Amino acid sequence: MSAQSPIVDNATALIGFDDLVGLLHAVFVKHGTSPQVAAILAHNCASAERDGAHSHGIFRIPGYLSTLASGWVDGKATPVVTDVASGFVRVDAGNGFAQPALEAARALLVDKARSAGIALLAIHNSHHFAALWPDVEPFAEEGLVALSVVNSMTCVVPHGADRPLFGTNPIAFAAPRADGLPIVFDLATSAIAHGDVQIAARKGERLSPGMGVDSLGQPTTDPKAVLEGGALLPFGGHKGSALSMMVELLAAALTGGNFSFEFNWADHPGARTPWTGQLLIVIDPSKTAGQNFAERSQELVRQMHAAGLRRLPGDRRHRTRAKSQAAGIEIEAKDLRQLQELAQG
Ligand SMILES: NC(=O)C1=CN([C@@H]2O[C@H](COP(=O)(O)OP(=O)(O)OC[C@H]3O[C@@H](n4cnc5c(N)ncnc54)[C@H](OP(=O)(O)O)[C@@H]3O)[C@@H](O)[C@H]2O)C=CC1
Ligand SMILES: O=C(O)C1=NCCCC1
Repeated sequence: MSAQSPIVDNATALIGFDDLVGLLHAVFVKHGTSPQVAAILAHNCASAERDGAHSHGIFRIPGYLSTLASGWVDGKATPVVTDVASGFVRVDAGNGFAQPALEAARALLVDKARSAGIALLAIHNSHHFAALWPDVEPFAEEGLVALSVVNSMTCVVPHGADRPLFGTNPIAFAAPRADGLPIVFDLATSAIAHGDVQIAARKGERLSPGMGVDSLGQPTTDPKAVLEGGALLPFGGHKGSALSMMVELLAAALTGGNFSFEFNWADHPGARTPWTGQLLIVIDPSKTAGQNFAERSQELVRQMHAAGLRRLPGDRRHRTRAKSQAAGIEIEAKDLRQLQELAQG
C-alpha cells in the first residue's frame, strides 16, 4: 500500500502498516511525546493492530492521550540505563513509557545475554499500556529466549481474598524455532484482560462466567458491573493467583517499581496508565544444553501437532499479521477519521 492512501468504504478502512505508524507518530507528537518516544509507541501500537491484538491497538489511543494531557506520564522522558553487573541491567524510565526504556537498554542486554548466557533487565518508574509480546518476540527473532512480566493496576481479587489487589499482570514468553516463526505466548494472569472487558462493555457483550465480580463481590457476566466498582478474577483460581503474585514480586519488588496497589490516579483526572515496573530475562540458548535449541523447540512443535494440536499460541496473531501485510490493516473508518483528526491537533 502506498503512503497515505488508505482504502475507505463507509464502515471500514484498509491502511498499510507504515501509513498507520506514520499516522500514530503524528498523533503522539501532537499530544506531547518526543519524536523518539512517538516512534516507539506508534510502532508498538500499529503492530498490535496489524496482528489483531485489538485490546492494545488503536483502541488504546484515547487512553494514551488523556494520560499525557493529565501530566501523569512524561511523554518526553529520557530513560537512564545502568550497567549493574555482568548479567544485570537496570533502567529508570523517568516516569515515561516502558518501551523506550527497553529500547534504550536493548543492545546492552543482548550483549550481556550473549556473553554471560543470561541477562536480566529491571525497568522501574515506568508506564506499560501495551501488549507484552512486542517486548519479547524480537529477541526470539535473534535466536534468544525471552521472558517478561509487568504488573498493572489493582483490579483483580487474589484467589480467596475479599477485595481487588493485584493487576491483570501479564506474562510473555518467546523462543526461536528452526522451521517457523518464534513460539510466543502472552497472557494476562486475570481471566480476561481489562482492555477486553472495556471492549465487551462498548459492544454490549457479556463476559464468560467466572471472569468477574460486581461491586458486592457477587459473580457477574456484565462487563459494566466489573468496570463500575467490580473486579476481575485470576485465571485458573489459586494457580493464576500465584502467578499474578509472582508478577507483582518480579515486576515491582525486584525492579524497584510500584506494586499495582501502590499508586492511584485520583489526583490526575484522565490518567489511565499503570505506573509500575517490568522485568525481562533474556537467555542465549547456545550457551546452555549444547544441543541446537531451535531444533529442539521445532521437535516439540512437531510432536504437539502430531498429538492433534491445531493452534499454537501466536498462530492466530501471525495469521492476522500475514493477512494485514497482504491486504492492509482493517480498521473502522470512524477510527481512521478520529486518528486523522487527532493528528491535526
Ligand atoms: N500492559 C499491561 O499491563 C497488560 C497487558 N495485557 C495484554 O493483553 C493482551 C491480551 O491478554 P489475554 O486476554 O490474556 O490474551 P488471550 O487470552 O487472548 O491469549 C493469551 C495467549 O494464548 C494464546 N491463545 C489464545 N487462545 C488460544 C487457543 N485456543 N489455543 C492456543 N493458544 C491460544 C494467544 O495466542 P494468539 O495471540 O495467537 O491468539 C496468546 O498467546 C496481551 O497482549 C497482554 O500482554 C494484559 C494485561 C495487562
Ligand atoms: O488490558 C489490561 O489489562 C491492561 N492493559 C494495559 C495496562 C493496564 C492493564
